[in-house]
Amino acid sequence: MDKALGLTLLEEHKSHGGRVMFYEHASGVLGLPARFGVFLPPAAQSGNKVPVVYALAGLTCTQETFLIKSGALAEAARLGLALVTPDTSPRGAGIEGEATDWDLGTGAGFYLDATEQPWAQHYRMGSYIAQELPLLVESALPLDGTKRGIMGHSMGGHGALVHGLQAPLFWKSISAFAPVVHPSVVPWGKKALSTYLGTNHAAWRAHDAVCLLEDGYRHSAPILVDTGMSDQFLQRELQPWHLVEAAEKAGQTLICREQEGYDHSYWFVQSFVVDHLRHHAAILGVA
Ligand SMILES: N[C@@H](CCC(=O)N[C@@H](CS)C(=O)NCC(=O)O)C(=O)O
Repeated sequence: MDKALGLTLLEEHKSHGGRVMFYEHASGVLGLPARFGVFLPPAAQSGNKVPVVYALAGLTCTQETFLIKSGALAEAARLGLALVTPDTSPRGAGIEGEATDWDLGTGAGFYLDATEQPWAQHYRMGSYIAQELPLLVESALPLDGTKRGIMGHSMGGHGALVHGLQAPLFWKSISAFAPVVHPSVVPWGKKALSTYLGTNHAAWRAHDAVCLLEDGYRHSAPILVDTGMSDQFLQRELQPWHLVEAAEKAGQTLICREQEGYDHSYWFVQSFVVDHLRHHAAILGVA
Protein backbone atom coordinates (compact mmCIF):
# COMPACT_ATOMS: atom_id res chain seq x y z
CA MET A 1 0.00 0.00 0.00
CA ASP A 2 1.23 3.47 -0.85
CA LYS A 3 -0.39 5.58 1.85
CA ALA A 4 1.17 8.81 0.60
CA LEU A 5 -0.72 8.46 -2.68
CA GLY A 6 -3.86 7.10 -1.03
CA LEU A 7 -3.56 3.76 -2.79
CA THR A 8 -4.81 0.59 -1.14
CA LEU A 9 -3.49 -2.68 -2.52
CA LEU A 10 -6.43 -5.10 -2.62
CA GLU A 11 -4.75 -8.09 -4.27
CA GLU A 12 -1.33 -9.09 -5.50
CA HIS A 13 -0.40 -12.26 -7.44
CA LYS A 14 2.81 -13.41 -9.07
CA SER A 15 2.10 -14.13 -12.73
CA HIS A 16 4.37 -14.83 -15.73
CA GLY A 17 7.37 -13.84 -13.60
CA GLY A 18 5.82 -10.43 -12.93
CA ARG A 19 3.01 -9.18 -10.68
CA VAL A 20 -0.72 -8.59 -11.10
CA MET A 21 -2.11 -6.08 -8.63
CA PHE A 22 -5.51 -4.56 -7.95
CA TYR A 23 -5.74 -1.20 -6.18
CA GLU A 24 -8.42 1.05 -4.77
CA HIS A 25 -8.10 4.79 -4.25
CA ALA A 26 -10.26 7.78 -3.49
CA SER A 27 -10.64 9.36 -6.91
CA GLY A 28 -10.81 13.13 -6.72
CA VAL A 29 -12.08 13.37 -10.30
CA LEU A 30 -14.87 10.81 -9.84
CA GLY A 31 -15.56 11.82 -6.24
CA LEU A 32 -15.81 8.13 -5.34
CA PRO A 33 -13.57 5.19 -4.55
CA ALA A 34 -12.22 3.68 -7.79
CA ARG A 35 -10.42 0.45 -8.61
CA PHE A 36 -7.86 -0.41 -11.24
CA GLY A 37 -5.57 -3.30 -12.13
CA VAL A 38 -1.88 -3.37 -13.07
CA PHE A 39 0.42 -5.98 -14.58
CA LEU A 40 4.09 -5.30 -13.96
CA PRO A 41 6.39 -7.43 -16.13
CA PRO A 42 9.54 -9.07 -14.73
CA ALA A 43 11.62 -6.21 -16.23
CA ALA A 44 10.09 -3.84 -13.64
CA GLN A 45 11.10 -5.93 -10.62
CA SER A 46 14.40 -4.14 -10.18
CA GLY A 47 12.56 -0.82 -10.07
CA ASN A 48 13.48 -0.04 -13.69
CA LYS A 49 10.79 1.98 -15.41
CA VAL A 50 8.96 0.07 -18.12
CA PRO A 51 6.67 1.21 -20.96
CA VAL A 52 2.98 0.99 -20.20
CA VAL A 53 -0.19 0.30 -22.16
CA TYR A 54 -3.56 1.26 -20.68
CA ALA A 55 -6.27 -1.27 -21.63
CA LEU A 56 -9.88 -0.05 -21.57
CA ALA A 57 -12.60 -2.69 -21.31
CA GLY A 58 -16.09 -2.74 -22.76
CA LEU A 59 -19.67 -2.59 -21.54
CA THR A 60 -20.44 -4.57 -18.36
CA CYS A 61 -16.73 -5.14 -17.63
CA THR A 62 -14.56 -4.13 -14.67
CA GLN A 63 -10.89 -3.48 -13.96
CA GLU A 64 -10.44 -7.28 -13.79
CA THR A 65 -11.85 -8.35 -17.14
CA PHE A 66 -8.99 -7.57 -19.49
CA LEU A 67 -6.30 -8.96 -17.20
CA ILE A 68 -8.23 -12.19 -16.61
CA LYS A 69 -9.61 -12.84 -20.08
CA SER A 70 -7.38 -11.26 -22.73
CA GLY A 71 -4.46 -13.68 -22.46
CA ALA A 72 -2.12 -10.70 -22.69
CA LEU A 73 0.19 -11.35 -19.75
CA ALA A 74 2.65 -13.85 -21.25
CA GLU A 75 3.52 -11.58 -24.17
CA ALA A 76 3.48 -8.42 -22.04
CA ALA A 77 5.94 -10.16 -19.69
CA ARG A 78 8.16 -11.16 -22.62
CA LEU A 79 8.11 -7.67 -24.14
CA GLY A 80 8.57 -5.92 -20.79
CA LEU A 81 5.32 -3.98 -21.13
CA ALA A 82 3.20 -3.01 -18.13
CA LEU A 83 -0.59 -2.97 -18.41
CA VAL A 84 -2.98 -0.69 -16.51
CA THR A 85 -6.68 -1.59 -16.52
CA PRO A 86 -9.18 0.98 -15.23
CA ASP A 87 -12.80 0.26 -14.37
CA THR A 88 -15.45 1.06 -16.99
CA SER A 89 -17.47 3.60 -14.97
CA PRO A 90 -17.74 5.14 -11.53
CA ARG A 91 -19.33 2.79 -8.99
CA GLY A 92 -21.87 3.81 -6.39
CA ALA A 93 -22.77 7.27 -7.68
CA GLY A 94 -26.27 6.65 -6.34
CA ILE A 95 -28.08 7.81 -9.47
CA GLU A 96 -31.56 6.37 -9.80
CA GLY A 97 -31.69 3.73 -12.51
CA GLU A 98 -27.89 3.79 -12.88
CA ALA A 99 -27.62 0.00 -12.99
CA THR A 100 -30.84 -0.72 -14.89
CA ASP A 101 -29.41 -0.82 -18.42
CA TRP A 102 -26.22 -2.73 -19.22
CA ASP A 103 -25.26 -0.14 -21.88
CA LEU A 104 -25.65 3.00 -19.75
CA GLY A 105 -24.54 4.07 -16.28
CA THR A 106 -22.74 1.42 -14.22
CA GLY A 107 -20.23 -0.43 -16.42
CA ALA A 108 -20.84 2.00 -19.29
CA GLY A 109 -19.03 5.26 -18.58
CA PHE A 110 -17.85 5.65 -22.21
CA TYR A 111 -14.56 7.22 -21.02
CA LEU A 112 -15.94 10.77 -21.17
CA ASP A 113 -16.93 13.56 -18.78
CA ALA A 114 -20.70 13.91 -18.56
CA THR A 115 -22.08 17.44 -18.67
CA GLU A 116 -25.74 16.57 -18.11
CA GLN A 117 -27.46 16.08 -14.75
CA PRO A 118 -27.59 13.89 -12.77
CA TRP A 119 -24.44 12.36 -14.32
CA ALA A 120 -22.03 15.31 -14.38
CA GLN A 121 -20.81 15.06 -10.79
CA HIS A 122 -19.39 11.53 -10.88
CA TYR A 123 -19.41 10.30 -14.49
CA ARG A 124 -16.02 11.81 -15.35
CA MET A 125 -14.13 8.85 -16.77
CA GLY A 126 -12.71 11.17 -19.47
CA SER A 127 -10.60 13.17 -17.02
CA TYR A 128 -9.91 10.05 -15.00
CA ILE A 129 -8.27 8.33 -18.00
CA ALA A 130 -6.65 11.44 -19.46
CA GLN A 131 -5.17 12.77 -16.21
CA GLU A 132 -5.84 11.36 -12.78
CA LEU A 133 -5.11 7.67 -13.29
CA PRO A 134 -1.86 8.04 -15.30
CA LEU A 135 -0.52 10.64 -12.86
CA LEU A 136 -1.33 8.47 -9.88
CA VAL A 137 -0.17 5.11 -11.13
CA GLU A 138 2.98 6.43 -12.78
CA SER A 139 4.00 8.17 -9.52
CA ALA A 140 3.42 5.01 -7.51
CA LEU A 141 4.93 2.34 -9.79
CA PRO A 142 7.99 2.02 -12.07
CA LEU A 143 6.22 3.07 -15.27
CA ASP A 144 7.79 5.16 -18.03
CA GLY A 145 5.25 7.85 -18.89
CA THR A 146 7.25 8.83 -21.98
CA LYS A 147 6.38 5.40 -23.42
CA ARG A 148 2.63 5.19 -22.91
CA GLY A 149 0.07 3.53 -25.20
CA ILE A 150 -3.67 2.96 -25.09
CA MET A 151 -5.80 0.06 -26.29
CA GLY A 152 -9.34 -1.12 -25.72
CA HIS A 153 -12.21 -3.43 -26.57
CA SER A 154 -15.63 -2.32 -27.84
CA MET A 155 -16.64 0.71 -25.70
CA GLY A 156 -13.00 0.61 -24.57
CA GLY A 157 -11.89 0.61 -28.21
CA HIS A 158 -13.91 3.80 -28.62
CA GLY A 159 -12.13 5.19 -25.55
CA ALA A 160 -8.70 4.24 -26.88
CA LEU A 161 -9.31 5.83 -30.29
CA VAL A 162 -10.80 9.03 -28.87
CA HIS A 163 -8.22 9.56 -26.12
CA GLY A 164 -5.36 8.61 -28.45
CA LEU A 165 -6.47 10.99 -31.20
CA GLN A 166 -7.18 13.81 -28.76
CA ALA A 167 -3.79 13.61 -27.07
CA PRO A 168 -1.31 12.02 -29.50
CA LEU A 169 1.76 13.23 -27.62
CA PHE A 170 0.45 11.77 -24.36
CA TRP A 171 -0.67 8.43 -25.87
CA LYS A 172 2.15 7.40 -28.19
CA SER A 173 0.46 4.26 -29.57
CA ILE A 174 -3.16 3.22 -30.17
CA SER A 175 -4.96 -0.02 -30.92
CA ALA A 176 -8.51 -1.32 -30.61
CA PHE A 177 -10.50 -4.56 -30.72
CA ALA A 178 -14.03 -4.30 -32.13
CA PRO A 179 -14.28 -0.58 -31.33
CA VAL A 180 -17.36 1.61 -31.48
CA VAL A 181 -15.83 3.96 -34.06
CA HIS A 182 -18.70 6.37 -34.71
CA PRO A 183 -20.86 6.59 -31.57
CA SER A 184 -22.82 9.57 -32.92
CA VAL A 185 -24.65 7.32 -35.38
CA VAL A 186 -25.11 3.96 -33.60
CA PRO A 187 -27.58 2.96 -30.84
CA TRP A 188 -25.08 2.44 -27.96
CA GLY A 189 -23.36 5.70 -28.78
CA LYS A 190 -26.47 7.81 -29.35
CA LYS A 191 -27.93 6.61 -26.06
CA ALA A 192 -24.73 7.35 -24.10
CA LEU A 193 -23.88 10.66 -25.77
CA SER A 194 -27.40 12.08 -25.48
CA THR A 195 -27.64 11.01 -21.83
CA TYR A 196 -24.19 12.19 -20.76
CA LEU A 197 -23.72 15.21 -23.06
CA GLY A 198 -27.24 16.27 -24.02
CA THR A 199 -28.75 16.71 -27.43
CA ASN A 200 -26.31 19.27 -28.84
CA HIS A 201 -24.58 17.12 -31.43
CA ALA A 202 -21.69 19.56 -31.75
CA ALA A 203 -20.57 18.47 -28.28
CA TRP A 204 -20.58 14.83 -29.36
CA ARG A 205 -17.88 15.30 -31.99
CA ALA A 206 -15.03 15.42 -29.47
CA HIS A 207 -16.10 11.94 -28.30
CA ASP A 208 -16.36 10.25 -31.68
CA ALA A 209 -13.25 8.90 -33.44
CA VAL A 210 -14.67 9.39 -36.93
CA CYS A 211 -15.66 13.00 -36.16
CA LEU A 212 -12.24 13.67 -34.64
CA LEU A 213 -10.57 12.56 -37.88
CA GLU A 214 -13.02 14.71 -39.87
CA ASP A 215 -12.17 17.63 -37.59
CA GLY A 216 -8.43 17.41 -38.18
CA TYR A 217 -7.20 15.22 -35.31
CA ARG A 218 -4.38 12.85 -36.32
CA HIS A 219 -1.92 10.46 -34.75
CA SER A 220 1.61 10.20 -36.09
CA ALA A 221 1.75 6.43 -35.47
CA PRO A 222 -0.29 3.83 -37.35
CA ILE A 223 -3.47 2.80 -35.51
CA LEU A 224 -4.22 -0.94 -35.34
CA VAL A 225 -7.86 -2.12 -35.31
CA ASP A 226 -9.16 -5.70 -35.42
CA THR A 227 -12.83 -6.56 -35.79
CA GLY A 228 -14.44 -10.01 -36.06
CA MET A 229 -16.60 -10.51 -39.14
CA SER A 230 -19.00 -12.69 -37.09
CA ASP A 231 -19.24 -10.08 -34.32
CA GLN A 232 -22.88 -9.89 -33.27
CA PHE A 233 -22.55 -6.10 -32.91
CA LEU A 234 -20.73 -5.49 -36.21
CA GLN A 235 -23.55 -4.01 -38.30
CA ARG A 236 -25.53 -2.29 -35.56
CA GLU A 237 -22.88 -0.81 -33.25
CA LEU A 238 -19.35 -1.09 -34.63
CA GLN A 239 -19.48 -0.25 -38.34
CA PRO A 240 -15.68 -0.09 -38.77
CA TRP A 241 -16.02 1.04 -42.40
CA HIS A 242 -16.75 4.57 -41.16
CA LEU A 243 -13.30 4.66 -39.57
CA VAL A 244 -11.62 3.28 -42.69
CA GLU A 245 -13.27 5.96 -44.84
CA ALA A 246 -12.50 8.79 -42.41
CA ALA A 247 -8.88 7.67 -42.02
CA GLU A 248 -8.45 7.46 -45.78
CA LYS A 249 -9.81 10.98 -46.26
CA ALA A 250 -7.71 12.30 -43.39
CA GLY A 251 -4.49 10.60 -44.46
CA GLN A 252 -4.36 8.82 -41.08
CA THR A 253 -2.44 5.54 -41.25
CA LEU A 254 -4.83 2.82 -40.08
CA ILE A 255 -4.34 -0.93 -40.14
CA CYS A 256 -7.94 -2.11 -40.01
CA ARG A 257 -8.19 -5.89 -40.16
CA GLU A 258 -11.33 -7.95 -40.77
CA GLN A 259 -11.03 -11.23 -38.88
CA GLU A 260 -13.18 -13.88 -40.55
CA GLY A 261 -15.41 -15.94 -38.24
CA TYR A 262 -14.54 -14.17 -34.97
CA ASP A 263 -17.24 -12.77 -32.67
CA HIS A 264 -17.21 -9.98 -30.06
CA SER A 265 -15.94 -12.03 -27.12
CA TYR A 266 -12.63 -12.23 -25.34
CA TRP A 267 -12.00 -15.45 -27.34
CA PHE A 268 -11.55 -13.05 -30.26
CA VAL A 269 -9.45 -10.59 -28.20
CA GLN A 270 -7.17 -13.44 -27.04
CA SER A 271 -6.57 -14.48 -30.63
CA PHE A 272 -4.99 -11.17 -31.66
CA VAL A 273 -3.73 -9.64 -28.43
CA VAL A 274 -0.13 -10.62 -29.18
CA ASP A 275 -0.25 -8.59 -32.41
CA HIS A 276 -1.59 -5.61 -30.48
CA LEU A 277 1.08 -5.78 -27.79
CA ARG A 278 3.80 -6.03 -30.43
CA HIS A 279 2.26 -3.06 -32.27
CA HIS A 280 2.54 -0.98 -29.08
CA ALA A 281 6.02 -2.28 -28.25
CA ALA A 282 7.32 -1.42 -31.73
CA ILE A 283 5.98 2.15 -31.58
CA LEU A 284 7.11 2.63 -27.97
CA GLY A 285 10.57 1.48 -29.01
CA VAL A 286 10.81 -1.73 -26.99
CA ALA A 287 10.31 -4.54 -29.51
N1 LIG B 1 -24.62 -7.97 -21.81
C1 LIG B 1 -24.53 -7.87 -23.23
C2 LIG B 1 -23.16 -8.22 -23.72
C3 LIG B 1 -22.17 -7.28 -23.22
C4 LIG B 1 -20.85 -7.52 -23.88
O1 LIG B 1 -20.72 -8.27 -24.86
N2 LIG B 1 -19.85 -6.90 -23.33
C5 LIG B 1 -18.56 -7.05 -23.91
C6 LIG B 1 -17.98 -5.68 -24.13
S1 LIG B 1 -19.05 -4.69 -25.16
C7 LIG B 1 -17.67 -7.80 -22.98
O2 LIG B 1 -16.46 -7.75 -23.09
N3 LIG B 1 -18.25 -8.53 -22.03
C8 LIG B 1 -17.54 -9.22 -21.01
C9 LIG B 1 -17.05 -10.56 -21.37
O3 LIG B 1 -17.22 -11.02 -22.51
O4 LIG B 1 -16.47 -11.19 -20.49
C10 LIG B 1 -25.52 -8.80 -23.88
O5 LIG B 1 -26.18 -9.47 -23.16
O6 LIG B 1 -25.61 -8.79 -25.11
